[in-house]
Amino acid sequence: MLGDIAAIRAFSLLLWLSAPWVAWSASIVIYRLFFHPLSQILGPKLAVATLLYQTWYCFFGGGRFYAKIEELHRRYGDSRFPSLVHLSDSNNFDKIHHVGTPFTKDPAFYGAFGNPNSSFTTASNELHLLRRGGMNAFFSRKTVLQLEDIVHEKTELLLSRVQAALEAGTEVDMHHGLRAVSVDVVTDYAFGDCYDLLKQEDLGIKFFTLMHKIGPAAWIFRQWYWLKPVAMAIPGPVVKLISEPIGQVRDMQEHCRRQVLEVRTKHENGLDKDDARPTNFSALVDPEKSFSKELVDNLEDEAYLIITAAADTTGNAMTTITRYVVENPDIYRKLHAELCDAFPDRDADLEYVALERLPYLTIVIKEGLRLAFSVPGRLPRIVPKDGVTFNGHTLPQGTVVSMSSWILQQDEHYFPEPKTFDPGRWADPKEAQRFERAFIPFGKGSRACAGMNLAYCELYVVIGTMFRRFPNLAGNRLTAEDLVYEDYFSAYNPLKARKFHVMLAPTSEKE
Ligand code: HEM
Repeated sequence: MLGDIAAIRAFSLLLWLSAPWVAWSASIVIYRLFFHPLSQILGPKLAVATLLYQTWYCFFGGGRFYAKIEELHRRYGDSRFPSLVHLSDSNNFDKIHHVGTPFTKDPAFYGAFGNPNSSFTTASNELHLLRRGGMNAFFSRKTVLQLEDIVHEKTELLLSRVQAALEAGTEVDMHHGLRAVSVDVVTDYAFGDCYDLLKQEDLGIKFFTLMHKIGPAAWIFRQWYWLKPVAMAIPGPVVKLISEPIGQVRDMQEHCRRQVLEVRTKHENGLDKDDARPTNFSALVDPEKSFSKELVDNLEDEAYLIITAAADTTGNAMTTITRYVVENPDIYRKLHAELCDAFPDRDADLEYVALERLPYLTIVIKEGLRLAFSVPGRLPRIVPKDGVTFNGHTLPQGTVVSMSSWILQQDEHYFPEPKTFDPGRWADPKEAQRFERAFIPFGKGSRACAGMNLAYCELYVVIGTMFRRFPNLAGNRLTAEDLVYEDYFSAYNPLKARKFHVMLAPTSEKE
């Protein structure tokens, strides 16, 4: 009896103590539903009332918020979650994403990544300009062309495994193999210290699995932002016991720190003078090149970002293109024929500049990038001073406004039957120009992808060389569930999904 009374008292006390919090939360919900300056923009009541709606689909729902938004656009048009707005009209993208834009990156979204001082995560456009300047120089088309041999070397490593598999009647895991090309290229290109995933028996599966597993953490840090500094403050050995992926992030950050330090020490002691090939980072630490302090002092963050930004994006695009080509015999035949005409020698190194001139290869790559959705989700920006109006909806200063490649690149106004892989839709130059408004695989404007030139070089060299060399590849059978995306900024197929493999087509002669 006495125990019951104590329990009732404790419960009443808890109610009294939580009453202010409940009242505060209820008033916020009422404000968001009825009095918020964005109440003209509709959305499901729960989505408008709490950010947990977004967190549910992003984290617990397996990274599928990007697809939920598509559903909401069909019902509501522009949609709201509670002070974030997702725009449905593709024509608005260029108004936000252009050179010199006053829209800044959303610090709550980008701050959840683990590298606060990189150009990618910088919110302010002014600071970003100082950081990005040096990066532009090292990912320029000119530098990419100078370092193209790295791309050829890694392409050969993968394609020699394909050749061996065709001869042995086995298969190659291209999902991981093409991602390994991308990581090996960028680590060699940037630091001269290649991760050599292509030389591993399993093509780096462990590396990519951990990269995938770290993805969901960012969605948690966006909802409960105070958790990130707590997680980052836990000592390295302890964090590894709690979470292997967060442990891997720490290891990678530490590795990047060591790499940058090594490059600096080598440069200060004049030991990089005789290097056969200068790397990006050896140039960035050169004081004579006078890159901004804001960039040079934070190269560790930049290094980490470059590896993560390059890994699954380019790898996913190359995998998607390869899969669509082998699944479509007419497209495969036409592509192979164009490549044979242009390059009679099957085993030659196919130069990027020559590949770029091939019209059919070019539209295959365009259409593949459209359907790859390597960064499928929203790219949130903050509305600048004085607010802005989109299609009659006025968004006040400070509103977070987003759009995504998942929505734009399936906009039927530009791409009828959007789920069909149809390179021919790009054949008419006038139409192709019109499509550019809704074609945003690399973003646009001052915050567009810094690695775009390198990514295009990889896409042309890998896809061109592979389909010149092999007229007889087939893919394994994958289901829609294997191919669905989880959005952890880059797109990931579910961990349990079967991954894309290639093998000799059943009716072919051995190469
Ligand atoms: C097909 C391959 C790729 C795709 C689709 C892609 C896509 C993107 C997109 C959409 C953004 C803009 C993100 C935003 O607005 O928040 C971006 C930014 C960035 N990407 Fe890529 N990317 C690819 C390959 C690469 C590669 C190979 C590298 C590095 C070598 C790279 C480095 C970066 C960097 C540094 C940024 C930040 C730019 C900034 O904010 O100044 N990306 N990428």
